[in-house]
Amino acid sequence: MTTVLDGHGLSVRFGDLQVLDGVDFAVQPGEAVGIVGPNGAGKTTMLNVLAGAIRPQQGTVRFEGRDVTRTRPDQRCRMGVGRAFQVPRPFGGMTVLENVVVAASYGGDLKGRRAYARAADVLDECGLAEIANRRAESLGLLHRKRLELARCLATTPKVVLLDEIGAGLTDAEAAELVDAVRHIKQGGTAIVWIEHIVHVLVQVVDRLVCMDTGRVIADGDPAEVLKDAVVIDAYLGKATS
Ligand SMILES: Nc1ncnc2c1ncn2[C@@H]1O[C@H](COP(=O)(O)OP(=O)(O)OP(=O)(O)O)[C@@H](O)[C@H]1O
Repeated sequence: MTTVLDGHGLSVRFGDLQVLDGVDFAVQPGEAVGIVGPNGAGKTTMLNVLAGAIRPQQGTVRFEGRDVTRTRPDQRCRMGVGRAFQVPRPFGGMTVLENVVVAASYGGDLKGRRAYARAADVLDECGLAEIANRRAESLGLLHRKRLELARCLATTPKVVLLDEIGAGLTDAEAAELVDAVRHIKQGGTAIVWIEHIVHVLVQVVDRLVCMDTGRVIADGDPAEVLKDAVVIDAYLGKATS
């Protein structure tokens, strides 16, 4: 089984600030990995490096064994690296369906009817079919988050990178989101999910990674990681869950 996405020796520095310091990370096909850690630990930067939005000063990123360190984010997207952001920014002036068709066309490289068919499937999957013709800017937060997931899934990813998609949701809404992410996992897509709401995260992930000051300080079974004294000291004392 080929590792779907991995980074080796990733280092990123912004000026004097060492944000990633030789990080190794890998996700296997179908695996769901959660990433936690205090503010400023480097979690989003690592996701940016995996997605291609930031090029590391050192280290390599591979997708299905192929070196993509210098591959642009849009090219990685078409290869199968999907991404959903904390703050959804759908195209205003377009419907929910049109937003997802754009993702299927440009991110998923599907043409014409195939893009519409993919979009229709994804809208069903994400519980958005009934509001397919609503303008994206009229949606409430949960529906926006669902649309963000739908746009990501429309690209037919092999791995999805989720950055704090639960932020701002009520407990009931977060539970709905967990169902949606679980559904993605059941479809066989690998997941890398940064989330501060730890009790939400552990409902889905197979493995938990904790980062602090640009390094991985724990990596393993979620229950074990959450009991780790180093993790408690660096992060859980401050967790918002
Ligand atoms: N483009 C940038 N230029 C300069 N500094 C940056 C840049 N991007 C991130 N940083 C800094 O790098 C550090 C790590 O940021 P990053 O967003 O990766 O952390 P994080 O673990 O995702 O934090 P949070 O949980 O708050 O989202 C922070 O100190 C941040 O201010």
